Amino acid sequence: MSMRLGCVPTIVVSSPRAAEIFLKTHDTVFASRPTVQVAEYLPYGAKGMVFTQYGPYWRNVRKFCTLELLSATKIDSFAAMRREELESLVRSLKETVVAHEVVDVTEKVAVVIENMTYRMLFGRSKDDRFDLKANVVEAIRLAGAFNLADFVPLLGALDLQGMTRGLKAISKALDKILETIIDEHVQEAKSGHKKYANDFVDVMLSLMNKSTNTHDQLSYVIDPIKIKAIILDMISGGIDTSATAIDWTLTELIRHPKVMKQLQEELQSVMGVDGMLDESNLAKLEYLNMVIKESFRLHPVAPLLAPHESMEDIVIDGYYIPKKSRIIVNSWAIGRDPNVWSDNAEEFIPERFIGSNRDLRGHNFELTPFGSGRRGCPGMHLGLVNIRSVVARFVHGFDWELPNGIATF
Ligand code: HEM
Repeated sequence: MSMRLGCVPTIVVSSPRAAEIFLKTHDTVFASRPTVQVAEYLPYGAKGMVFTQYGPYWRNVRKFCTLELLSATKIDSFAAMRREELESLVRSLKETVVAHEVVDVTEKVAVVIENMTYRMLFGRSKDDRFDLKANVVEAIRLAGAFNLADFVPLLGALDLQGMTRGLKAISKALDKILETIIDEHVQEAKSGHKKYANDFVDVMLSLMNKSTNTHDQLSYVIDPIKIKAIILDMISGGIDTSATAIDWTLTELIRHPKVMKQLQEELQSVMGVDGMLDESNLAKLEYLNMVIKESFRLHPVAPLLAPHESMEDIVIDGYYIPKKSRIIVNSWAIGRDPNVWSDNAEEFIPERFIGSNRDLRGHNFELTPFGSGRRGCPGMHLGLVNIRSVVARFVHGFDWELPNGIATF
């Protein structure tokens, strides 16, 4: 479907075939991001990845993150930390169960993912001195909100929706927090009394002012602004996405007790009685992986992915698409299309993946919760490890049911 949002030609992609054309066949043409007016006022603007236009700068930052920070080896090296956080949460939940207390599971999941993310980034859990996430969430809210000025640029200077003002204030607050965190890492390293080591800030500081083999050109060496921009990308891209996906998966499981039971059986056979999770077992949990795919199919946490922008004029299937068109991939609609998933597309049936090679890693355009191609999510491995671990541990450790006899499927 094509339409015009203000001055911007916009294509909405709603079928796997079209998604493949835009995200694979012509990925090089559509791999940029639109310049949104607020990006100018976002902390560090387009110095990270998410909002940065396609080009050598973005390519180098992305390559740096993929190789130095988000590689499977690096992520897997934090397995013991994740297990410690998860076990501590399970213990505290067990206490609330014994005491018959009400507990907000959504909040607990959000906190455990937040702590795991901060420990990986900064070497310590949530710091009570400042609320980093609340500021990031507000920045994302402002950046993601519909901004008239993006479609009618003449209105930009008027800041009719107050977005510029809001973002300037948030940027200042975030910069102060990140400066403190980085300074503390520098001071600890200098003093030789480093309490924490090997977190992402350490890795980036150790590579600062050096050209690494992941950089094509010396001009792209890491510097303090890039460190802060990358940290923000990871907090904004990594925390709420994983926590929301866990919430949806647990919700569907609670609504489908037969699926929950079958998953518990698989978990007991692989994880044993104590249920302590060894992440190297995650790949063996085939039914869990089907459950997570099915949950992503119905509830993609980024239902329209992130907007792409075309970098040159192109004709596709006889349609002319001008340079600087906006591309929105409707992953939500594709995931529920009966032509793709049959008449039971609206139902939660993990078994639909038995014997199918449909995966969610961006090779099958029926299921692209992490996007695909050059702009596909660089944090997918981490996101999947987080989701699988928490769901596996929660379903193994507890029997879940809806309250007050609410009907299930
Ligand atoms: C459930 C977990 C996650 C989901 C569903 C998810 C989904 C996505 C999606 C749909 C995109 C946009 C793809 C596109 O434009 O085509 C994206 C981009 C991105 N994600 Fe994730 N993500 C998750 C976890 C993470 C994590 C854990 C991190 C980092 C720690 C992360 C960092 C990023 C970054 C930096 C981008 C921008 C990439 C670029 O523009 O080059 N994400 N993610």
